[in-house]
Amino acid sequence: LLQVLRFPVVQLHMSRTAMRASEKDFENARNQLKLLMKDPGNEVKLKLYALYKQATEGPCNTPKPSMLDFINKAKWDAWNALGSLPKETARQNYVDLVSSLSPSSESSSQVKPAAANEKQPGSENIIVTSQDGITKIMFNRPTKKNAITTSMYKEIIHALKAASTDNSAITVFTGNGDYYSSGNDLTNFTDVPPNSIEETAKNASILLREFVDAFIDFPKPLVAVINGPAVGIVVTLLGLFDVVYASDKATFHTPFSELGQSPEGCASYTFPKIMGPAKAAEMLILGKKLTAGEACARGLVTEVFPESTFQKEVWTRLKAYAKLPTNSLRISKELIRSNEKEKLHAVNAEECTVLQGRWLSEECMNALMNFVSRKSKL
Ligand SMILES: CCCCCCCCCCC/C=C/C(=O)SCCNC(=O)CCNC(=O)[C@H](O)C(C)(C)COP(=O)(O)OP(=O)(O)OC[C@H]1O[C@@H](n2cnc3c(N)ncnc32)[C@H](O)[C@@H]1OP(=O)(O)O
Repeated sequence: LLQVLRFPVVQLHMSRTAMRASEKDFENARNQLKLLMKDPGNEVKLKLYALYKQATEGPCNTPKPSMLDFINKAKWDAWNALGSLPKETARQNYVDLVSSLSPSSESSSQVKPAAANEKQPGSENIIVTSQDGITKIMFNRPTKKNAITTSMYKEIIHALKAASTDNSAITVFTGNGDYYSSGNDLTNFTDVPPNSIEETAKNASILLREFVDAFIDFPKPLVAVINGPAVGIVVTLLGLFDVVYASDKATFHTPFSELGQSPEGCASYTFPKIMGPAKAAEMLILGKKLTAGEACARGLVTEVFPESTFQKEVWTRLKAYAKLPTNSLRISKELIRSNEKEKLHAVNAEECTVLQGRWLSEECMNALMNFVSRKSKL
C-alpha cells in the first residue's frame, strides 16, 4: 500500500470510458504529473487521488476501510469528502491542481524506492554480552533509532530472566548509535489485519504487562546508560531502574498524549514519587521533553556526563561497582524495592488495561496514521 501511494502517477491508470470532453487535458495533466520533480506532499497527493477517482468513477462507492487500514482509509476519506461532485468538475479540478504544481523535465524515476524492510535476516536487534561482572543488554537497531519491535520485547524479557541468574553483579541497558531508543516501534500496530484489531490490542497488553513485570521483579542492580535521546517506554521504565547515567546529549520524552496513548512502565506511580506530581504531569500528560540536566534535577537521572568522556567514565565506574559483593548488592536492592513490588504489579496491570483501550481509540489510530504517512510520504 505504501508503495502504491508513494506517488500517484503509478496509480493513475485512466479508464477510457470515463474520459469525455476534457479527455485531452486530463491525459495531459496525468503526463504532467509524471514530470514533477518535487514530491507535492501527502495532502496534495490525496486530493489528486480523490479527484481522479471522482472524475473516473463518480462518488465514492466502496466500503469504508477499517481504522487500522491507515492508507486506504486516508484515500477513502479524501474521495468520500468529494460527495456528489460531478465527474466533469472533478476532472477540471484535477487538471487545475496539476497545473498549479511546478513541472520539471526530470522523469519520475527520481522517486525514491520504498523503504527497506525493518529487519535484515540474521540481524540482532538486541545484543547481550557479559563481561567484568556486567551483563550488558544493548538496543541494536540504530537505523530505526533503536525502536522496539514485538520480537525485541520478547528478547528483552528472555535476557532479563537469564541475567537474573547469571554470574554478573549488575545488569546494564544501553543503545547502539545516536539514540538510546525511540521507544515502541510504531509499526507494531500498523500491519494489523482489520479483523484482528481487538485481539492484537489484547495481545499487546499481555506482552507489555509481562515485559514491565520482568523489570519490576529483576533482582540485581539495574543500570541505564543513556547514550542519546530516549522516547516513550524506555523513559517510563527508568523509574524501575536503580541507577541512570546519561550523556549530556540525551533527552527524555514521553509524548503519550500526542500519540493518543497513556503512560506505562509504572510511570503513573513512579514518576510522581520521583519528581512530585506537578513535574510528573508536565512530562506524562503534557509531553514536555527534558534535557539530561533537567531529568537529573528532577531525580530521574542519577548523573550527567559530558558526551566526550561519557563512555569511558561510565564504564570505568560500572566495572568498579561490579566488583562489589554480589549478594550484598542484591539484598540491598531487595530492601529498597520489596515494599513496592505488590503495588508496582497492580499499577502495571492497570496501565496495561487502560492502554489496551487507548490502542483502539480514534485518537491513537490517527496518531499512528500520521506517523505512517509521514514515513511513507504517501
Ligand atoms: C501484538 C502486537 C505487539 C505490540 C508490542 C507491544 C506494544 C507495547 C507498547 C508499549 C507502549 C509504548 C509506548 C511508547 O514507546 S510511545 C513512543 C513511541 N515512539 C515515538 O513516538 C517516536 C517516533 N519517532 C520519531 O518521532 C522520530 O523518528 C524520532 C524523533 C525518534 C527521530 O527523528 P529523526 O528525524 O531524527 O529520524 P527519523 O524519523 O528519520 O528516524 C529514522 C528511522 O527510524 C524510524 N523510527 C524512529 N523511531 C521509530 C519508532 N518509534 N517506530 C518506528 N520507526 C521509527 C523512522 O521511521 C525512520 O525510518 P525510515 O528511515 O525507514 O523512514
